Amino acid sequence: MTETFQFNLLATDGKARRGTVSMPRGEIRTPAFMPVGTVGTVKAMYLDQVRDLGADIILGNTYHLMLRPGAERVARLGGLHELIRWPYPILTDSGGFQVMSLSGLRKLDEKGVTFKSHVDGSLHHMSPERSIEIQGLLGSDIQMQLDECVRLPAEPKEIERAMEMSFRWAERCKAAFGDQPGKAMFGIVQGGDIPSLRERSAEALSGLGLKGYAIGGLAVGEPQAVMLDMIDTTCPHLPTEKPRYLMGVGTPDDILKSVARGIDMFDCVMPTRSGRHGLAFTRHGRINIRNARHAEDMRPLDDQSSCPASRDYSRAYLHHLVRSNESLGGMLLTWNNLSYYQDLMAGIRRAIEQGRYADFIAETQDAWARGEA
Ligand SMILES: O=c1nc[nH]c2cc3[nH]c(NCCN4CCCCC4)nc3cc12
Repeated sequence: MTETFQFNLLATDGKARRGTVSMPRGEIRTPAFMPVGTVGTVKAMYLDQVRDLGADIILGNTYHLMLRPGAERVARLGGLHELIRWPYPILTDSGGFQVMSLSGLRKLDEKGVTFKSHVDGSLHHMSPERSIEIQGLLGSDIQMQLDECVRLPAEPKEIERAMEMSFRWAERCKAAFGDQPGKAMFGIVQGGDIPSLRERSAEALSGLGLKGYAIGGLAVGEPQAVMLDMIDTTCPHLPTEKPRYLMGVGTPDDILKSVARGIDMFDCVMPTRSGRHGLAFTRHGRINIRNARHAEDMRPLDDQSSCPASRDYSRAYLHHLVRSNESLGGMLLTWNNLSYYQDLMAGIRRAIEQGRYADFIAETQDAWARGEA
């Protein structure tokens, strides 16, 4: 592996890109899906299973880890990779989004965010500089700037204010991050559902010469068409030779369509969270295994899959486990879902290499629509 951070564009098919991100801790094949390991665990999975499914990188959350076990404590324990036994790349979100969605937010101003912990109610202040310091203490390989993500719908003035402050925070995070060759700090494009603000944000962040760029402020309740429009609006204003990461996205359909518009990296709790709630993602579309129709269905979720959870267990058994609220139910469905997501990404990468991505989209969506006999 390289001692630096290097994005290599290997092939394109329309706006879809096939590449690799080379880092000291490993190589990331893009387009990539990053399983979410919020508090240092991909819930209901062993990390060697996550790796075996094809994940090159996982995501951790600064907000959760700073509250528990604490950033300085993780550093004293040798850093996140050592603690959780994941030697490959880790990307950490910066905390702003989780503060807005999880904590009792007390104040947000130019200095940063002040909030009450959802764990024990303790008061915390996080500045852009402290967010980068925490991500450094965790040992994060790809660190995200602190930003303000505005929920949609929102007033244009509010979206503009948040976008402009997020840019100023990007400058401060860049200064705090300094020069760390084997690591990266990504900027986050904001601007809500307003094309002119998206363009301004992307152009300004591109001017900072960062190693990668995220598109934030989406997957916050807007229709898929709006999200896709904002991707179309933003990508032309980002450097082609840097990776693009769409935060919090998404369903398999979201991913197919976003790759077609130039996105390289994704993260979403969908496959893990919905697996724990009994939803299975398969080649044939979604299956809610809690539904009574599965109670005596002896077929597996997918007899063509290489994943034991998908190939070796009957729907009847999975139905029983989930209905009985047995841990094994969530474990097997999470295993199946992450396997499906990683197989989808592998299919996407192969189709782009072969110049047949449009056909791949059509074939995949047809299989979902057909369902199964
Ligand atoms: O603008 C953002 N900045 C920093 N982190 C983010 C994380 C995000 N996550 C999402 N959406 C998550 C959607 N997810 C879908 C499955 C169910 C739970 C919510 N948008 C985001 C925007 C941001």
